[in-house]
Amino acid sequence: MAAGKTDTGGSTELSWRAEFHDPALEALFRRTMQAHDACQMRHALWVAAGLFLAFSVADYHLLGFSNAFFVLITTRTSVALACLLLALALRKRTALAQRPLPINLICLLGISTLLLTIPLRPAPDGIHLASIVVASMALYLFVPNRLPWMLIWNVYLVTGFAIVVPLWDPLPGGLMATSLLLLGFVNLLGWMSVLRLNRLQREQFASLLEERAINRQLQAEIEERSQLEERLRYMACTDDLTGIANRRRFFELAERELRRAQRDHSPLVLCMVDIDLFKSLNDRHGHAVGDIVLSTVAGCCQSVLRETDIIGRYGGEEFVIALPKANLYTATTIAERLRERVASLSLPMVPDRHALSVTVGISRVEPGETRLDPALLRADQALYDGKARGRNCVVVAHHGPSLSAMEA
Ligand SMILES: Nc1nc2c(ncn2[C@@H]2O[C@H](COP(=O)(O)OP(=O)(O)OP(=O)(O)O)[C@@H](O)[C@H]2O)c(=O)[nH]1
Repeated sequence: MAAGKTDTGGSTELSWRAEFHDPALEALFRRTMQAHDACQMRHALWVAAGLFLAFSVADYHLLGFSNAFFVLITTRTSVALACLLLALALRKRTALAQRPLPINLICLLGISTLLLTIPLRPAPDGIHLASIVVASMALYLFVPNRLPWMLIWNVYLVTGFAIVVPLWDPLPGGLMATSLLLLGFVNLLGWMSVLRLNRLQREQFASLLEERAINRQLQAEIEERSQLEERLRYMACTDDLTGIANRRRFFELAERELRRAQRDHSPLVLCMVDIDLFKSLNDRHGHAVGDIVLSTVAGCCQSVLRETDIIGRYGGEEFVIALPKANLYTATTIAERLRERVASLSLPMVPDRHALSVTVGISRVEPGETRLDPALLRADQALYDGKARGRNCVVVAHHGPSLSAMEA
C-alpha cells in the first residue's frame, strides 16, 4: 500500500504484521473494529465450545466410561465453559476481544486439551493431524489482530504434536516428516491469509479516513462559500453605514408590497424623511459626526416602525419608508412620532441640543397606480413644501379636500 497520511498527520504505513506503524492510528482502527471483532470472536467461541463438547460423544464411543474418557470430558467441558463465559462476557464488554489475557487462556486450555487427546484417545494417524490442522487455521482466522500471539500458540501446537506423537503413537519416519511439513505449510498459509486480511482491512480503513477528511474539507468549503454568499447578499441589499435596506432592496420590497396592496385593495403609504440642515452639521462637526447622525436617525426611524414596514436609504441624508396597510392618518401619526424622537435626540458629539430635526413628506399610493414613482414624487414634493415652511415638520401631499398639510 502506498504510504499516505491521515488528516491528523498520522502515517498509514503498515508494519511487518500488516498493522499501522502509527500507534494512535492502530488504536483508532482497533477501537473502530472493536464491536465487529467482539461479534466475530463470540461466534467463534460458541462454535469452539460446541465442537469441544460434541467430540465428547466420539470419546465415549471410542473409550466408554474409562478413566481416559473422564479426563477428556473434564478438560473438554472446562474449555467449553471457558469459551462460553468469554462469549457471554464479550456481549457486555466488547473491549475484551482486544485483551490478550482471556483469549490466551482459552488458547492454552484448548490446545492442551487437543494435545491430550493424542495419548488418551486412540485414533487413526490422520485424525490427530487433521484436528491439529483445523485448530491451527482456526487460531489464525478467528482471533483478530493477535498475529504474533497466534504464531506463538501455533508453535506450541506443532511442537506439542511433534513431541507427543512420537512418545504415544509413533508414526513411520516419512509420515511424521510429511505431517510436520504439512503443518508448516498450514502455518505459512494461515500467516499469509491473516497478513492479507490485516492489510486489506487497514487499507480500507485508511481510505475511509481519507474520504472522511476530504468530505470534511468539502463541507468546510461549502460552509465558507455559503457564508460568503450570505455576506454578499447582505452587502448587495444593505446600506453599509446605517445597516438598513439600500435603495435597490427598498424598491424590491416596496414593489412587492405595492402588488399585494393592489391585489388586496389595501392602502400603501410612502414617506420621504430628510435630515434638516445636514450640510451645515457636516461642515460644522465633520463627516464622521455626520455619519453617526445618519445611522442614529436610521435607528430612530426603525424604532417607530412595525415589523411589516419597510425602510431604506434613498440617498445622502434622505430615507424612504413604505407603510403597508396604513392610511394617511396612521402614517402621519408615525411620522410625527419619528419627528419628535429625532428632535429630542441628544448626541454628545452634537453640542447644540436642538440641532437635529427631520422633515417628512407623506403620500399614499392611489388606487390604479401600478408604480411607486408617482407617490414618491408627491411625497418628495410634500417634503420640499415642509422644507419651505421652515423644516422640522410632517407634510402630507395634497390628495383631496379632506387632508391638508400638517405641521408640527
Ligand atoms: N456624513 C455624511 N454626509 C453625507 C452623506 N451623504 C450625503 N451627505 C451630505 O449630506 C448633505 C446634504 O445636504 P443638502 O442636500 O444640501 O441638504 P441639507 O443641508 O440637509 O439642507 P436641507 O435638506 O435643506 O435641510 C451634503 O453635505 C452631503 O455631503 C453620508 O453618507 N455621510
